[in-house]
Amino acid sequence: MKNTFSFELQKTDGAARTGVIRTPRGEVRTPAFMPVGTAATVKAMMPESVAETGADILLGNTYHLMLRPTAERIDRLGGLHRFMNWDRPILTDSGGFQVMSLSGLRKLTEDGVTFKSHIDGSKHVLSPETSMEIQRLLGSDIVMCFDECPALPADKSRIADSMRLSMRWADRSRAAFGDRPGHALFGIQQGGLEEDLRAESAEALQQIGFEGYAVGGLAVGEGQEAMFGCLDFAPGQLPVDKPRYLMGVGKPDDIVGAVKRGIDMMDCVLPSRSGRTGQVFTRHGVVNIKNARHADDPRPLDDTCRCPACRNYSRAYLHHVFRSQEMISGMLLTWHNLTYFQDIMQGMRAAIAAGTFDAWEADFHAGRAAGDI
Ligand SMILES: CNc1nc2cc(C(=O)NN)ccc2[nH]1
Repeated sequence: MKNTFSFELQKTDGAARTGVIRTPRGEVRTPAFMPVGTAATVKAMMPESVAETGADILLGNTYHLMLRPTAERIDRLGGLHRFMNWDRPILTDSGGFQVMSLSGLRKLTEDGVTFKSHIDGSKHVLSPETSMEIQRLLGSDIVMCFDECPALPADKSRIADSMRLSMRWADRSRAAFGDRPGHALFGIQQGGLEEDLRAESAEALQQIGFEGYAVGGLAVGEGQEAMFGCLDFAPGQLPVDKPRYLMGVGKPDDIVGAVKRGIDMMDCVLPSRSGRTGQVFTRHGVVNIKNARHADDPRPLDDTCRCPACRNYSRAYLHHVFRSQEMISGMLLTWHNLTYFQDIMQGMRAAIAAGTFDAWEADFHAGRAAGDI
């Protein structure tokens, strides 16, 4: 096993790209979707089941794990991969986004963020230096810079100030990360929806130099049209030969539109969280399994889907166990949604490799009835 991290761009079709990220813990086929494993578990899923959906990599949340069970305890127990029994690559976020949305009594300064745990009120500090140390203790393969993600809407000067703070933090993250063969540090582009600020951020990050680059600060309420407008220029401002990771996205059509515009990696809680709330994604659109009209329906969710929910159960059964709040409901619907998301990624990888992305995209949109089906 070579102790190196590399990205090979294999084919492009318009702005869409397909390739492979090679890490000591295995390869990540791109475009890639990362299931979210917040508290060292993809909720309602065994790791073996997550692997069976086709996921090559998953995401861990620094904010949650530093509070409980703590990064030091996970390190003592052999690191996050051993702890959660996932031996493929893991990307951890820096905690910067979640500390601003989940913690209490926060104080943000040039140094970083002091905050109180939402679990027990204990005091903590997140900074470029502490975030790098926490992610090192977790043992993640891809580490994210510690940055600030401003809530939109915000005026341009606020967005500019926030982006420039994040660039100073990117520099400190790089310095604190140190020399770690086989591991990667990704920079995060900020700058809101402003093309000039995004360009300044991309330039600053490239001056520092990273193994991959994220487009941050989106999917924060701007809406799909504004997000796509930003993605029409932001990925192209980043190095062509490094992975481009769009954070926190998204619905199936968001994912397709992002890949179309040059994004290689994404993560989102949607497929797993929705699975627990009865929202099921299919190639014909969204099914709300709670709806009474499924109570006697003997058909599978999708008779072309390879997942256990579609192979072995009827909509009537899935309706019943959801209504009865049985644990198998969250398991089966999460398993289905993650499988569907991975099948979208596989479809796009194959289409880009064959130069038929536009036709694949047209077919993807044609199949989706409006609303419930
Ligand atoms: C669900 N939307 C969403 N937007 C995100 C942005 C960031 C970011 O800019 N981090 N530096 C992280 C996670 C996100 N999740």
